[in-house]
Amino acid sequence: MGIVTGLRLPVAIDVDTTSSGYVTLVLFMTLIVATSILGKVIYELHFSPLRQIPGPKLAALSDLWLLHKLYRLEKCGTLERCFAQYGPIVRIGPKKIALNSIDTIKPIYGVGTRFVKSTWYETWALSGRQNVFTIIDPKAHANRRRITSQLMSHNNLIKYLPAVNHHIASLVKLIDRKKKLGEQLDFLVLYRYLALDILSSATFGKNFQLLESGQDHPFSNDLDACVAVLPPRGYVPSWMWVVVKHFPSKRWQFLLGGEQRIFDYSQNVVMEQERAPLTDPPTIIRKYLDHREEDGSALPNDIIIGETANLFFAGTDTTSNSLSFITWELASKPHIQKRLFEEVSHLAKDEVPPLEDVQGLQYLNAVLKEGLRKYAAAPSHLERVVPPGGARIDGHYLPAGTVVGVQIYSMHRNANVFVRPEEFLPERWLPENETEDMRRHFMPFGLGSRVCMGQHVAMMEMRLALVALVRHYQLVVPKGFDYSSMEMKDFWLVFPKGHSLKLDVVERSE
Ligand code: HEM
Repeated sequence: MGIVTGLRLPVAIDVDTTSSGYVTLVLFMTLIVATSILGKVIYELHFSPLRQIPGPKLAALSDLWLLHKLYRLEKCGTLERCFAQYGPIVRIGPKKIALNSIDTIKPIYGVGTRFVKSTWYETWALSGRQNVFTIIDPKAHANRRRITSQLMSHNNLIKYLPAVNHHIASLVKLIDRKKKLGEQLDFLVLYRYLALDILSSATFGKNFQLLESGQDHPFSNDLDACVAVLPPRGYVPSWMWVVVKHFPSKRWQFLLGGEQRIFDYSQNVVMEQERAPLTDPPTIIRKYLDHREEDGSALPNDIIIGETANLFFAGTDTTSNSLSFITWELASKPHIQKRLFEEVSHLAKDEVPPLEDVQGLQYLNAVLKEGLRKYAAAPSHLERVVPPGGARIDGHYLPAGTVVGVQIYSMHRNANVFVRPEEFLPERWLPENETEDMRRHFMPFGLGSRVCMGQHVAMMEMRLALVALVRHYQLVVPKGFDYSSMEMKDFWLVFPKGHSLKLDVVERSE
């Protein structure tokens, strides 16, 4: 067997390129890979500081376990089953822990906590421009949050109420039009139009007119593209993403391009707004443009673009999917719909009622809360990182850098707090039934210093839309409806398995 000097490596090593030489090389490489895998298995299961924490063995070995559940659109349900099997603290990755214990909320999410968001959030930053949702550093976040919170305050929001009312009236007109034409009503689509028309008018000063035209806008397709790409990008190991992102499929490459198209569109609007006359109320972009930091400097345009795009990411499907699931519950449970109608029947039918008149409606609020409990739009384990020095959580020591998260989905399904948690029972939220424990476990908008900034917008939109809908129509589940299509799936946000909600409506007579 001759030794052939083949490939010349920087260090002078003679490589045997005969077939038996290749076999030896392959065996050698296999041995190295097998030894590393074995080493990893032994380390994660027997030596890792997290080895005592129960959970699926595969999860302890690789983040691919969690990724697989995400791709099967059943991460929340899987973690819920893990809690039932292993208890309130479960290891869901080599360095990841999911929690289902109310006592862990305050130390992890409470105001002033040292647990910061995980780097997963950064992947939501539009083309790398970090925004109030994605910024990790607490000081930088507090500064950015201050700017956006002025825009999202109740006093500022009511200035946009006439526009919201206009869009809700357009929703009713579109339903009437479609009904006359005998077209199917897909409430998932209709509510998405509503959310986008409201956001586009308030943010860009450009009504996308989806409800007027009954048609999609390229921006909404690009939002879909981002929602398909960004959450997994945060879970896939970076080396794998480099490969995945070059996958040669036209559809995939189109989805990847959504981020840049949203950036370009928003950039044009920012440039237009710089020159446009001031409106009353000013657009949200204009408010960002006019903002001055303490040192007198303006926000760079790309930061403004990132912030406004984030409002669309955070405020579109969250609100429209929540409304869809609630509408589904009303349609499929006529006794709940009837009780809600009785509460709102005194309100004028042909005009959207003043906000004050709907805010205090007890049954409406109970329906909304129950919808947000059962179908919390972002019900995931909200990832935070254990600070330097480590932390003791639920009796376990967790080293610095461990990623921990309380799963909202499971908090909302605690059977000791919410009796028959899988049932939609608005009555549980009526003042005579609601308990302090329920309030503590109810967290559809997140918690603490990172709590949702759009909750007042979302509540305003959902209240007014539901009142208008129930006031005008009786919602009916069509014959032959596939009930399984409404099974809840999750991919960071929740949505119905069938990706649609096609209902009939019967116009109310007076
Ligand atoms: C039913 C509707 C909504 C639900 C259930 C919801 C839920 C949430 C949740 C759970 C978080 C916290 C995420 C975390 O801590 O990891 C969050 C954050 C946020 N949401 Fe919402 N959201 C809704 C609507 C909206 C709307 C309409 C907007 C704006 C137009 C909005 C803007 C934001 C922003 C800016 C943050 C980041 C806050 C921060 O990190 O400081 N959301 N939302």
